[in-house]
Amino acid sequence: MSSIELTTPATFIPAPATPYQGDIARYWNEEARPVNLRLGDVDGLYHHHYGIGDIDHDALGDPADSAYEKKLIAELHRLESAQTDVLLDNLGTIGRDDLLVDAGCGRGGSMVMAHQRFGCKVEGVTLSAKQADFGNNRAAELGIADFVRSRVCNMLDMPFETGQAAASWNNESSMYVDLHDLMAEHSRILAVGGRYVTITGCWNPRYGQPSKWVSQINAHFECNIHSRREYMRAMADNRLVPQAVIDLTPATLPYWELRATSSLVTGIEEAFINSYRDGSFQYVLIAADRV
Ligand SMILES: C[S@@+](CC[C@H](N)C(=O)[O-])C[C@H]1O[C@@H](n2cnc3c(N)ncnc32)[C@H](O)[C@@H]1O
Ligand SMILES: CC(C)=CCC/C(C)=C/COP(=O)(O)OP(=O)(O)O
Ligand SMILES: [Mg+2]
Repeated sequence: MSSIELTTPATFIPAPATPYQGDIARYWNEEARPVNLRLGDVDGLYHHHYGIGDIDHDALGDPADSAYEKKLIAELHRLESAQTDVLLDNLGTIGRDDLLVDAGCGRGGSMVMAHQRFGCKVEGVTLSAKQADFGNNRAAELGIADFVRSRVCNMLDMPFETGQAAASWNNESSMYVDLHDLMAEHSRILAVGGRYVTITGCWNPRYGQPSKWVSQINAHFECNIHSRREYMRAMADNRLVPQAVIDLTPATLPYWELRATSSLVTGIEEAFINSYRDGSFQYVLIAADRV
């Protein structure tokens, strides 16, 4: 099997496409929240997304126990990796010779899991040089640098040929870009018959407009959460036909309720919990066929 061709050196850092992207690059270059690093330290998979699934209360044990906090961190991390597993479950059949693309790849945890499951190459793009270096260092430590590579690059202008990718995804990264531009770029890089998957938080058109909690999340992360309707429209306009739309809101609430009790809270927990509960915000997976 051939290794990734280094046509663009991983160290090349392009100028940000817009001042906003410069701000986002800076945000992620400076990010070092314990809620992300301590969870990643559990097994070396570093995520910047949230968790899904039921809490394993037996594994957590007694809150009065001195080992409880460590168990809580491991449990939150297990739920975040379970989220990636569900995303990967929706990629369809992937072979060892296929190329997968992680758009907005963070520190690369999902990319490592994808390679471990499918044995194929996984290319990621992030605006943050620190994240790309982190992901590439982890891949080197794991001996999979020939298969898993992160680059500093705008996901609206990715360094892949037309039709090159068997599947691509955004895991909690689509709220930083215009959705029509994003879906057009995924549609370009995907082979006909390929699969696009996003897991995202979106505001619910049935609520009316973005709630104050959604506005609080936007301000906290400097992002721009889209509505569920916008996702459908942007996909439909770009030859991406939804194959599955899964409302993960009930599955992510236990993660947030558990996280709110931990010492690693960041202050955004209340906004997620309240907006999921009042129906103004939804956590969804959308898998679409490139037709
Ligand atoms: C919340 S993190 C998600 C990281 C990763 N997908 C995960 O699940 O761990 C958002 C990511 O989107 C990336 N991002 C935001 N806008 C981007 C853009 N225009 N091009 C490439 N990456 C972008 C950020 O650099 C960051 O890595
Ligand atoms: C679902 C939505 C709206 C997500 C917004 C994007 C985002 C910042 C995700 C989590 O990143 P993180 O893991 O760095 O955040 P935290 O530090 O809160 O765990
Ligand atoms: Mg996190």
